[in-house]
Amino acid sequence: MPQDTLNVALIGYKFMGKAHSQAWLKVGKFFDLDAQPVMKVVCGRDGAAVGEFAERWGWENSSDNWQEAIASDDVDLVDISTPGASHCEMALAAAAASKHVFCEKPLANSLEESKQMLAAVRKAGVKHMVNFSYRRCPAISLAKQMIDAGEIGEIRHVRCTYLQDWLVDPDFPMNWRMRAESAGSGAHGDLGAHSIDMARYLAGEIDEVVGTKKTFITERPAEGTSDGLTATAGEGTEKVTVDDASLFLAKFAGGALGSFEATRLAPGRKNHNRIEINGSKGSLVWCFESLNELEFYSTSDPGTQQGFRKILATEGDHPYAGSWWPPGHMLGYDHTFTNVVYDLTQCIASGKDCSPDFQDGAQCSAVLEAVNDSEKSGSWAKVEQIA
Ligand SMILES: NC(=O)C1=CN([C@@H]2O[C@H](COP(=O)(O)OP(=O)(O)OC[C@H]3O[C@@H](n4cnc5c(N)ncnc54)[C@H](OP(=O)(O)O)[C@@H]3O)[C@@H](O)[C@H]2O)C=CC1
Ligand SMILES: O=C1CO[C@H](CO)[C@@H](O)[C@@H]1O
Repeated sequence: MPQDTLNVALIGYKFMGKAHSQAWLKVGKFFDLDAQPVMKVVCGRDGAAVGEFAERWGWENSSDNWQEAIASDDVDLVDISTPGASHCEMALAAAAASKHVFCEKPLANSLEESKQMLAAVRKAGVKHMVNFSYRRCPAISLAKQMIDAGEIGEIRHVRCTYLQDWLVDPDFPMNWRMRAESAGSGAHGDLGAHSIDMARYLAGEIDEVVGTKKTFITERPAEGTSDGLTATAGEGTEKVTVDDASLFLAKFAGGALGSFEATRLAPGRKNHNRIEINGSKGSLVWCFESLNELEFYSTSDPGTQQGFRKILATEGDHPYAGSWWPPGHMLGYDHTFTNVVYDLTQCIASGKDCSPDFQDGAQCSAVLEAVNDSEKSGSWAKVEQIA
């Protein structure tokens, strides 16, 4: 139903909790909205910590009981910003209470759970969106427009690398991201999920994969306290139960070949989320470490002038950029989240479907799982296509 306010319940208040809170706070100031978000309630397990967070960030209420909080008549949208193991239970409860659902990536820790989530939101008839936030970097949205307009022709190669180095120190202590029961997988699902989504967005569906994963550091200091990505060491050690790195090749339904590498053990690479796409008429390259820049090579340029040109996606007619600062003024990490909740709010207010939705989330899970199947069988694995 079209409505002029959107009451939000956020679950999780650390890394993504902050990223989403700043987005909900700012979106109505920079964008013209058909419904105004109201920051109703933020939830977590630690009541005192979530209470302080609510006060600092302007949430009306806080709760250490997300089940009770999201069931309230006051809530229209449940925003899930917790580790992957909790996404399915939370999304199913939200859908059962007829709330729209916005969920962090990866949609779930398994394909089976992702499918259950998709079925639940479809049955409830609520809007659903998964936060593949990099789609909303203006340069990536621009790349999509250029590919759809035929600027690089038929796509032949998709080269994705998502490299970080925050786990290179063997003394970095455990947190939930290194446990299979909370994270599902390591770099594979955490970073690989973003690359798979960007590749699907820009180059279409993946049909078959072959790949492997590796854990280089198999034991780490136990977790003391942790806050987002950082942690202090506690007593003793704990076994790491996820991969440090994942590597796979892909065949796309449209005929392209792809390669995907994800690791948290690449010294010097901080958030090196890079994609290069080569087509019959040109190439596009983007890396998050220079997120405003899109490199474009066109075979249509005069021969003497051919070369990669750098497009700064900061002009008024570039996607999202015109709602922010005057031309040429850079956007950062936080803006992408605000761009996401802008689209989410407008879809809910107008009754349109959101994108990427839980079908996209489940399709990404299918690719991640096919890589696991391939690793077990030692051969190419077909990717299940999710209707
Ligand atoms: N789109 C993107 O670019 C990014 C996405 N992510 C994704 O966001 C999600 C969250 O990651 P991140 O914010 O980094 O994680 P953090 O560890 O920073 O925060 C997790 C939050 O969830 C809460 N929480 C954990 N378990 C539960 C539970 N069972 N019930 C209620 N609250 C719970 C924690 O609070 P408490 O301990 O009090 O319960 C904490 O506030 C993950 O799915 C991750 O993959 C992460 C980073 C970037
Ligand atoms: O985009 C991202 C940046 O890095 C984080 C830590 O590895 C990821 O969880 C996340 O999805």
